[in-house]
Amino acid sequence: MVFFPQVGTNLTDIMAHKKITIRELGGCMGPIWSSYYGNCRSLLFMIDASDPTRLSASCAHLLGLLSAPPLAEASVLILFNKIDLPCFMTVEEMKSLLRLPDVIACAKQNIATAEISARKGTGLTGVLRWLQDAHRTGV
Ligand SMILES: Nc1nc2c(ncn2[C@@H]2O[C@H](COP(=O)(O)OP(=O)(O)OP(=O)(O)O)[C@@H](O)[C@H]2O)c(=O)[nH]1
Repeated sequence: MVFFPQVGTNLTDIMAHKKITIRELGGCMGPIWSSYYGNCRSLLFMIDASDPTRLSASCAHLLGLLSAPPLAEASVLILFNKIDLPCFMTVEEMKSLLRLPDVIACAKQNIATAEISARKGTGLTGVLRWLQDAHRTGV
């Protein structure tokens, strides 16, 4: 089966104590992500954990986001998605390849990580809890 990368942007409102609007931006839209940095309070950065061949592209995107001044105050959650699928590399190995401990230590933002399966729902309760915490204060 062939999948085409997401083009366009989806807005979804969720209720997590208060209304939080989530904007989904596809990976191939990287060149225009910066148009949406204003108003961004938290960042969910999704990595396809079933396809480590895309890790270096993900790493470049992530470093670009973390160094963007409008996102300096954002809370960041890095999601390793599709953990229900078999993969030749473990998530720990991917974190190591990404030098994630160093990235987290050097970043201005608070960064957490989670392993999820959007398809099976694994780990999504934790993501919701993280969103609630990230949006607990302020408007
Ligand atoms: N097995 C499995 N499939 C998933 C999961 N999440 C998404 N998919 C499927 O993967 C396919 C492609 O989805 P994504 O990789 O999210 O595609 P996309 O949003 O276009 O990706 P980008 O453009 O890179 O952002 C779809 O058929 C999804 O249903 C998951 O956790 N497990």
